[in-house]
Amino acid sequence: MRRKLAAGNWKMNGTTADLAELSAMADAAVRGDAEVLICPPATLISAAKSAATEIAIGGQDCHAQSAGAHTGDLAAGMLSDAGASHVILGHSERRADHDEHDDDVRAKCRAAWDAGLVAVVCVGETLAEREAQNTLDIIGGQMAGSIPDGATGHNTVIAYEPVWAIGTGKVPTTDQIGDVHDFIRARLERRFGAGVGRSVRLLYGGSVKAGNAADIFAVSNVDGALVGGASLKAADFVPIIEALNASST
Ligand SMILES: O=C[C@H](O)COP(=O)(O)O
Repeated sequence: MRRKLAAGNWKMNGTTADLAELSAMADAAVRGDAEVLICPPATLISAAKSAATEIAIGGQDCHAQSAGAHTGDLAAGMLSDAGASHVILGHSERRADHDEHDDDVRAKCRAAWDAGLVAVVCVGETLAEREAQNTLDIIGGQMAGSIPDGATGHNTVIAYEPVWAIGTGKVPTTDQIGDVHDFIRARLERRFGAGVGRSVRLLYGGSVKAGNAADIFAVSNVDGALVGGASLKAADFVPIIEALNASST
């Protein structure tokens, strides 16, 4: 049985004042079975963990090496030391803004595991790739390239985030989400075996809101969501947590 996961990615948003939002999110986490994860900017990880111990806290990226002369970068062990238990890797914004490729993501994933972090590995197609009917090839390639051998349900979560759905208000149909999630599950089972393949949680991300969350959570092989904009405010994120809790029963 996979535990549902409501994950929020604050991206480059938030200062200490915004930690006040965590209190109601923590209350919602305690009310249900779903795990709640917030990935704030790294500057807030330590304070966020202290502010809401009921919520898991994560980073948004890490370096592939454990230390060294890499100005501005953060090692996975530093995120862990600050209170993080998870780290998002391979987000399409990192792939686009920082020219990250699958081999970079794979190396970061190993670094995250070495530091004891759960890697939340993002995959997703662009609109052009979907329109060219290449979605499953793209997802399969990203999975093969970004996820190292050794993935388990304990150390890895996969987030399917169609690039064209991020921050746009456009959401794939539930059939489209289901097709991709079923494909990801099948690929995991083929590569890692049925037991491991069935244990890895699969999140959908891209314009998840209170109004569409329940429909998305009813889709086959959707174990939760990776939420951007709607995770910044408790008023927006708590209903998503509650929709996920309702779907767990
Ligand atoms: O990591 C989160 C995703 O990029 C989704 O962002 P969004 O919910 O603002 O569309």
